[in-house]
Amino acid sequence: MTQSAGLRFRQALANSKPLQIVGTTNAYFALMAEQTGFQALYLSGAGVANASYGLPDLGMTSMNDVLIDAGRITSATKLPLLVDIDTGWGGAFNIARTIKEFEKIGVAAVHMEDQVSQKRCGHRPNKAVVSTEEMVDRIKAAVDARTDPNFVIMARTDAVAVEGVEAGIERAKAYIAAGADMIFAEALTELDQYRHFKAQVNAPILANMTEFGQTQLFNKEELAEAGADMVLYPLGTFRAANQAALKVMQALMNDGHQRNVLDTMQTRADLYKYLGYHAFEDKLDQLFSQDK
Ligand SMILES: C[C@](O)(C(=O)O)[C@H](CC(=O)O)C(=O)O
Ligand SMILES: [Mg+2]
Repeated sequence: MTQSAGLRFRQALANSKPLQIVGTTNAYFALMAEQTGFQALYLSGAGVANASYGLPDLGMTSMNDVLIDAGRITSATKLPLLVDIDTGWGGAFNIARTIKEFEKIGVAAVHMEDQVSQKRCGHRPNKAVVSTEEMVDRIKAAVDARTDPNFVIMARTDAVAVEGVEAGIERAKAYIAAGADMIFAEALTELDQYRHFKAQVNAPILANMTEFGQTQLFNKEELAEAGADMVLYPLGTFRAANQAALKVMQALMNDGHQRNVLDTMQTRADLYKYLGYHAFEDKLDQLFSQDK
């Protein structure tokens, strides 16, 4: 029997200190990540909102919007995928449906946060969190809904920015006691804060190295030393691709040609390499030649 996606995520975590999880806003990025050596992938909620819908990360996308993008990635690669499910999209029954749907399409792990349903990006001001009890109920609903015990339910706490690090740690403990497998400690500002989480919360801890946010961009050794088990790079590849795309657009507009920006583009040969294009082409030739 093949291993479930959740089990593959847990194995990747066991094999790496820390596990580097790279954001892939589309299936092609997933192929590049796999061939670059990553062992786990991420689908960012902000990425789905921004890239697929041209919307800000303010809780405007629905479960189905995220499912579509997640399914494209799980179809393209066997690497375990962690998906951002925001607040789970509703009450207990909605959360149960969310878990079932994501597990069904081969997602390995999800993270669900303790913000109010009118959520914001974790690195923006004026976030609000629900009570610990309400988040515990969300987690219980999620854990109860999974069919594969290895499917990973990660609880994200946004409370550190709102209530302070000690409150965040107390919440994390309650979330683990309620059945969450791992903790996403959002928007910490100092390396020592990861150390405090790790010392007091008996579960794997994820550090979010999103660019231009509240958290300094520590390297993986510093984070591992401070007790982070997973390091997330949610949007770095998306931001880089956006910048390159904008440069090409501006060159086309200003110069009337793209000759000056060819070096910012992936070549046709490289594009095909990551797609395995030639193997598909050979297969086609083979199929046709058999008929002759
Ligand atoms: C991780 C995150 O939830 C995401 O959707 O990618 C965002 C990232 C970001 O906006 O930089 C978050 O940290 O809230
Ligand atoms: Mg998000």
